[in-house]
Amino acid sequence: MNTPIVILNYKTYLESSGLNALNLAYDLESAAAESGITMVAVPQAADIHRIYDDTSLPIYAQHIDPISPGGHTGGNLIDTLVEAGISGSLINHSEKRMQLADIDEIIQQCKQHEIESCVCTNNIATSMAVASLNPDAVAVEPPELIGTGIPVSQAQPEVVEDSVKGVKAINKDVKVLCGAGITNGDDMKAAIDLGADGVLLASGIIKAESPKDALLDLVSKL
Ligand SMILES: O=C(CO)COP(=O)(O)O
Repeated sequence: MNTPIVILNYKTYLESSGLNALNLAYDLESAAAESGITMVAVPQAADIHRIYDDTSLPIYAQHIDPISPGGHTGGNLIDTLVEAGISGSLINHSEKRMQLADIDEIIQQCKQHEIESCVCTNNIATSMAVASLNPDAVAVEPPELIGTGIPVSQAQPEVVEDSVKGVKAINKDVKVLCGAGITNGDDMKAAIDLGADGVLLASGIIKAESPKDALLDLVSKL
């Protein structure tokens, strides 16, 4: 098995926005260096460039719009995000749902730009459906557990285990991550023990008194 991966979705918390986004990136960078675990920052679009300039972290966008260059005021164009420094993107997060055809379009755009695609799903069936679109990764996150601190890997282990089985049966090269409520080392260990390739998380780290200590705890039981 490959080394597990940690993807930190900054969402729009004030603790992970603007200058705080950069400070959180420094925490991610030092926790990654100390632990040897790959950690990915997923800031808001406006904060991508500052993190790219000041760290060597892999950076994902939170969302890419299914648009081409031209007249799309307010859009998140992939070309601009790549130039700002992303090496991948979340797609179809529960808080930013997309239509199936648009998910497919963005996966294709990511392939054309040679960046990674991580499609978020809400259950086993959607994880399997998305696997057939050949993204780099699927991240299953039951929406009812997001932001609750109740870890999917302990509260709904079957969702993680069966998503892994279902996705790998369709395409063994697609990584399977899980998220929602993941906070500490026990939660992450449970996810990896269930076959997940890593975790996608937010509030447990962003709202921690010391995000760096929380990150080190997260990977302490691997
Ligand atoms: O939505 C999530 C990550 O994308 C999960 O959020 P929490 O870690 O805050 O539950």
